[in-house]
Amino acid sequence: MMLTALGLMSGTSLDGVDVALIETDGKQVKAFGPTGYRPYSPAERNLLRQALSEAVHLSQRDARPGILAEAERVVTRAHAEAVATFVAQNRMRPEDIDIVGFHGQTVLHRPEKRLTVQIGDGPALAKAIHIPVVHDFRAADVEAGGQGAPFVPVYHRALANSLEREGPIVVVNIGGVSNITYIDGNDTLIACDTGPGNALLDDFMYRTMNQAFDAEGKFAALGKADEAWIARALELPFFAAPPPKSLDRNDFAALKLGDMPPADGAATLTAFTAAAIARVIPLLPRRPRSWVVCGGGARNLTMLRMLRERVGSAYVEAAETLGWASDAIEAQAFGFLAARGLRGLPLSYPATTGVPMPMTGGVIARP
Ligand SMILES: Nc1ncnc2c1ncn2[C@@H]1O[C@H](COP(=O)(O)OP(=O)(O)OP(=O)(O)O)[C@@H](O)[C@H]1O
Ligand SMILES: CC(=O)N[C@H]1[C@@H]2OC[C@@H](O2)[C@@H](O)[C@@H]1O[C@H](C)C(=O)O
Repeated sequence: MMLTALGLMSGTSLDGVDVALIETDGKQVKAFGPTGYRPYSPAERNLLRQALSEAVHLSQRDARPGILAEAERVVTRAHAEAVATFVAQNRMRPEDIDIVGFHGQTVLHRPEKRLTVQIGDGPALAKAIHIPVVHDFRAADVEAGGQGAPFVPVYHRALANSLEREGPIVVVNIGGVSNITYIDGNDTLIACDTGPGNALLDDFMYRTMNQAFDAEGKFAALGKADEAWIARALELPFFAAPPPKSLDRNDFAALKLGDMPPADGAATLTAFTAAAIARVIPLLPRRPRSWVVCGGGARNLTMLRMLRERVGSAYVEAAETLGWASDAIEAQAFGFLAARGLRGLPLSYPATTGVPMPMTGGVIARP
């Protein structure tokens, strides 16, 4: 049976809530519906940044000390507003939507301690929007010893199934952190985080240029990357470790650039993201022939150029050019995962998160 599933994603870039509707049975996507976006205000974004700093002290996933309780209320309210606006704009009623997939906002990710924390109150959201909500997608996986991320690979596979491209295909998401899904025919699905996405670059642009991000990569295009710095950074043990593996948004925040002009700094961090993505190639069973790039980083033309330079003769294209709604993919994925969770289908696998066996997940909250 097909479900009308609404996915809600608030990613590590802390920019806002992405909303996307799909028709799915949890295996295939029958139709793509409209999408929406509810940005965080500067004050909300600041609060989330503080919540991330405070969350480093957490040792329990449901504890909300200090500012985290307020941050959770803000996240829940922003999602409720995002759904209300989406429903009104598309002239829908809550009963037209069968299920909502609510990722929440990750504030801490420490899989080695079996701890991953997403704030956002599922039961409160279900009551506010009058629609059943599946939430807490990552909990069961980390509890079972998995990485708890990435979770979009099953959705990337569903999208790639109808793609006529030479395999192996890699779908790369360049969000705050970058992650890849490696697809080789029907049987091979491998995934991992690869390293930084835009988070280091965004933080740098904010500090040095008072800008939220490097639009289209124009600033980095003016600079020269410090290849020696990148080579040293890539010596961190994370990059040589085989998949599956995952990261916290701030895992590389301690890396400091040397003294260099700001444009060179932006070029270096952009090239570092591209080089870290390409560093996964020798860790995969076969060399990928086709790369599909999604997430906000796909709009960064310097990032795309630098990735092309590092993947040899493979074909690199932005997801948007394939007709995929690049910015909505993660939201669509959490609608898809909600449908899978309802059906008891696996959300994660040994080769995507390192969980001992294929694992379903998500917790349902009814209005
Ligand atoms: N026009 C643009 N030019 C360059 N970069 C852009 C552009 N638009 C967005 N970005 C980058 O993409 C980022 C947002 O990406 P995205 O929405 O995919 O992240 P996210 O979903 O929050 O993160 P994650 O996938 O890690 O959870 C912005 O912070 C910015 O760095
Ligand atoms: C713990 C967490 O929220 N991780 C995010 C983050 O952002 C990108 C990358 O790191 C990915 O592993 C994951 O998000 C996507 C949606 C995922 O689970 O596939």
